[in-house]
Amino acid sequence: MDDGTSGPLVVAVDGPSGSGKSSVCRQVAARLGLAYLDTGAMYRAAAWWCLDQGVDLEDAEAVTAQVRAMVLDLGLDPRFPTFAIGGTDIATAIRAGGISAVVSKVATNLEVRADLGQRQRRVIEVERGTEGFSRGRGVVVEGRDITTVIAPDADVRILLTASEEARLARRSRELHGDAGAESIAATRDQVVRRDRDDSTVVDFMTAADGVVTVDSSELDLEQTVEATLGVVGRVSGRTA
Ligand SMILES: Nc1ncnc2c1ncn2[C@@H]1O[C@H](COP(=O)(O)OP(=O)(O)O)[C@@H](O)[C@H]1O
Ligand SMILES: Nc1ccn([C@H]2C[C@H](O)[C@@H](COP(=O)(O)OP(=O)(O)O)O2)c(=O)n1
Repeated sequence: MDDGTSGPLVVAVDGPSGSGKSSVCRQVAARLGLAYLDTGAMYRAAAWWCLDQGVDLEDAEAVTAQVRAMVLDLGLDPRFPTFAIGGTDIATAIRAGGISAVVSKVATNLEVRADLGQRQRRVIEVERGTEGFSRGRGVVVEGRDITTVIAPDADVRILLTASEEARLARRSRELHGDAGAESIAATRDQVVRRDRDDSTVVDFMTAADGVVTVDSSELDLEQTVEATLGVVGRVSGRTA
């Protein structure tokens, strides 16, 4: 356990779609002065890049080769995270519904996971300040397999959960502006089907040993940020 007084902190957060990972982790990173890495955005970038290059997402070998060749630039400021491929800003494009609908095809490709996982570990090493890197700021990393596969040795490991009902309502409001029956039905593929597909390669519904669960079902965004900061403080001693 980190004594919280010095040294770059690594915070790992996993959870299903709509549990609040991105919005909560950005706030937590900003308040603690840490870098922020959204690994889901990396999978989205990989899907976008393959489609942009005309690769058939059903062709696993072609997808793997294309992703290995992807030159992805990440900006880790939690107030203004950036994603670019070959100088093109893709931050907005990777959030499009068309990418959400197909990203699991890329994220369930184990060779792609190995490649992106290596890039994620590299970012964590740099921000942790290990291997001679002196500019370590510490980092909050969020995704599906960060607490278990990518950074099981993180100082703080959190599973951010929420009931399916709460997650569907949030995503529905985000995408359609309301959480009526029709909008919820239209959101189901983005949340329930995608989580089911993604769960075939990683478990992000149950907390592994040593991982602290934060259930945001009954909390608003600010309360969830506070609860998450509370866990970071208790486990690492680091406070905002
Ligand atoms: N605790 C919360 N209460 C209410 N809304 C939330 C909460 N956490 C996140 N949201 C909202 O729900 C939506 C999905 O959150 P997001 O951070 O994208 O989740 P994830 O990254 O886990 O998919 C966003 O519009 C976000 O503002
Ligand atoms: N570490 C990770 C992060 C995301 N993924 C997958 C799971 C999702 O379908 C996609 C996109 O993730 P993202 O976090 O952007 O998903 P949300 O739309 O926020 O629910 O990538 C993964 O398999 N492993």
